[in-house]
Amino acid sequence: EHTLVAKKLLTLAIVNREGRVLLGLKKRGFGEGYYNGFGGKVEVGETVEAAARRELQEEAVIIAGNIKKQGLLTFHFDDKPQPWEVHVFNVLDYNGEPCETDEMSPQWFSHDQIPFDKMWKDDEIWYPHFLAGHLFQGEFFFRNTHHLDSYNFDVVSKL
Ligand SMILES: Cc1cc(-c2ccco2)c2oc(N)nc2c1
Repeated sequence: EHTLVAKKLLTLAIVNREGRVLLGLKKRGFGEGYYNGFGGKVEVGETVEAAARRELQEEAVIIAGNIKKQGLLTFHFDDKPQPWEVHVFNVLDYNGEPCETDEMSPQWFSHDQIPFDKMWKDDEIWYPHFLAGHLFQGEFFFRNTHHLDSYNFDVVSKL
């Protein structure tokens, strides 16, 4: 019997413009102290894209314009029964100025100075493909929050 376990849906929005990415330093909660794109949970009745736009506005106070869905990342944890399914968006343009919120402290990084040592361990695997505009899928197995045990990763032709 193939029981279907619903995955926890999350979004991740990374602004990628003129050779730089906008990342946020997480100030509290899950992933505190890590730089990451902006994102969070998809609410009931909300599309993934709407959630990505909402989270970007909540966490960085900017309004996404054109966004491109580029990645699908599934995270498994040995101490959580439910896998996380993270939809990764490239924010091609936006309105407003990024500013600090309770959650996040935004900062621009040039593509060759991305602070991978202060980011989730999966990022160094897929960021080069994200920056190159590739579509990708990945499955990552975390032993605990800070240790990546194993992964599968592919560039794909469509998501
Ligand atoms: C386990 C995990 C979760 C997330 C996440 C939380 C909210 C949005 O994404 C990650 O993001 C990145 N880059 N690696 C991640 C690993």
